[in-house]
Amino acid sequence: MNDLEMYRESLALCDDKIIDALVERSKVVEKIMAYKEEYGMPILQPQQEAKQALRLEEKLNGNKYREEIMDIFECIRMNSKKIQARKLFDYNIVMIGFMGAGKSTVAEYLSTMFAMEVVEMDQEIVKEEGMSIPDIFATYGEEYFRNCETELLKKMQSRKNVLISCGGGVVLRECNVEHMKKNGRVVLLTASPEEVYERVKDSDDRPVLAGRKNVKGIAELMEARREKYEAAADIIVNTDHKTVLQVCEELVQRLTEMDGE
Ligand SMILES: Nc1ncnc2c1ncn2[C@@H]1O[C@H](COP(=O)(O)OP(=O)(O)OP(=O)(O)O)[C@@H](O)[C@H]1O
Ligand SMILES: O=C(O)C1=C[C@@H](O)[C@@H](O)[C@H](O)C1
Ligand SMILES: [Mg+2]
Repeated sequence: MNDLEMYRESLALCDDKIIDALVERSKVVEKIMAYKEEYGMPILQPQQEAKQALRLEEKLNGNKYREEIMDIFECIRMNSKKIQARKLFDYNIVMIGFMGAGKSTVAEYLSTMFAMEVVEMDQEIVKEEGMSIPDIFATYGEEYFRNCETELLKKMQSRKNVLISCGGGVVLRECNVEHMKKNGRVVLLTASPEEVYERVKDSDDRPVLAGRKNVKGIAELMEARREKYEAAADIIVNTDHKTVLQVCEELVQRLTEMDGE
């Protein structure tokens, strides 16, 4: 065997070690999940992720291949999260709730924690139609916008493991709820009118709030929609005075409990 052949042989052995280590690592990820489940521990532990990142930084400090190895570990981390997400949520997580309840914020956070794709219904429709929501309402009317929502939900039935952040009015149509539930668990996020007002008061992106962007107007519309939101929900999570992490932790806990029922 010449030198080149020997090097190639060594490279193949390195690859074998990497594969073995990755398989071992994936098994450990599954063991950690099982442990947390058995002892009722929170699944989301962002401080642990930060600790792992710090350890890696220290370990690779001064390493000639630091950047390349970091890049590979980013990929490993993402894939570990995907293994976790696929095991936990074999369905779409559909977030509903009043404007400002925190659907987008929670979807974004969960997507970071579980490397799950987010579909922002409002944004998706804006992209497809090539105009803003206030413009769609003004040009074609609300009914047209609601049809766009229904079509998008139908499309999402063929997907799973996606976080769907719904527009605030999606549940107004009964058929939309049926579409959501085909392949999804529906999570209702709630917040008090006072809290919603604080969260939305500086934005003009929500045409439905035009002329009633005050606590009273919000409370009235919320009450008018409450029954429909609650009827659609598989679980309800209140977000008042909670951090986004607390909301996400409760949501994950409740969804995983549903599987055990
Ligand atoms: N738990 C929370 N605590 C404090 N502020 C929050 C919380 N959740 C969301 N917010 C803030 O409230 C505002 C509205 O949140 P977000 O856009 O996520 O709501 P939404 O339900 O997606 O609303 P919309 O239906 O209008 O899209 C944002 O500025 C966000 O940072
Ligand atoms: O609550 C509603 O009816 C709406 C909420 C937003 O997310 C947008 O979907 C649109 O402005 C309508
Ligand atoms: Mg949103």
